[in-house]
Amino acid sequence: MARVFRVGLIQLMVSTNKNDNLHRIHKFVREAAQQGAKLISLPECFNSPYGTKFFKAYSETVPGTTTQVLSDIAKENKVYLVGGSIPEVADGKLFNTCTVFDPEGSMIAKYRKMHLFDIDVPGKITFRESDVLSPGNEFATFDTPYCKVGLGICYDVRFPELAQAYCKRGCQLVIYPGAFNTTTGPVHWELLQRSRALDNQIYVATCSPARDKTADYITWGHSTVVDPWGRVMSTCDEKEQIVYADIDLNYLDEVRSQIPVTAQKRYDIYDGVFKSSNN
Ligand SMILES: O=C(O)CCC(=O)C(=O)O
Repeated sequence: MARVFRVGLIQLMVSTNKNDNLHRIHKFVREAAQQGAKLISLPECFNSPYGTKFFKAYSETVPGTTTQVLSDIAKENKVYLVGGSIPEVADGKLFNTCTVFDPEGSMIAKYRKMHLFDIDVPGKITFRESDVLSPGNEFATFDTPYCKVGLGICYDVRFPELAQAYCKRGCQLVIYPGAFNTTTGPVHWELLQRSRALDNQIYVATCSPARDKTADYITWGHSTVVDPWGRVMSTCDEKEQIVYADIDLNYLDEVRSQIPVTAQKRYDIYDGVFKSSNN
């Protein structure tokens, strides 16, 4: 089993034109594959603008048109493709959904955002995904020949328990397609990724849309990969580009043997508190 492999994060400039977005990811995935990336991620909401007023109009079923394109692109380029997220319609509800395809083009995972982005920072940003979206209720992981991968979407990175659950299930990498903003992004985006990576001694990768200053929601950008020591391996600014990093599972093992917190956890003590609804 290969112990070192390259990931590529496509920080796409998402437009209001779905076909154009789908066309452009094709070009970027091909470029990333040519640069040796074996696992490639797209951003949250890569085929629609990010905003509650857009989700219904851009929503699709899974499987559907967009997932067929993802499958074809994964197969053509022989890569694992994490399809960022799209607004999914199912049973009369809308979800923020990530699908993953293997190098044969088969869908091997589907994750619906579990923690919806509802915040109110007076004078800065108020956002309520729950006005239109329903939350998912299931973890999603997938296996590759390199490592096991867990999935979260954007706001999910604020919840340590999700990454911890993936770590406990054997994931060595957690990928969060995400679209932070210029209010929370500057202080929280990198700090949260480094925290999740360090807490669990895993690799963490985030993939954002590029910043469109004319959009209703201005994204932070800065797609990033953090290593199990909590160090930023690779990052970027807000412009459209691809971020690469070489994930090394030997290094992950080294960090875990040097500071064995993952083996030292006292679930025998914490579990009672987390199971109880009281503090
Ligand atoms: O948590 C944040 O500050 C941003 C989250 C977000 O943009 C999202 O969940 O889409």
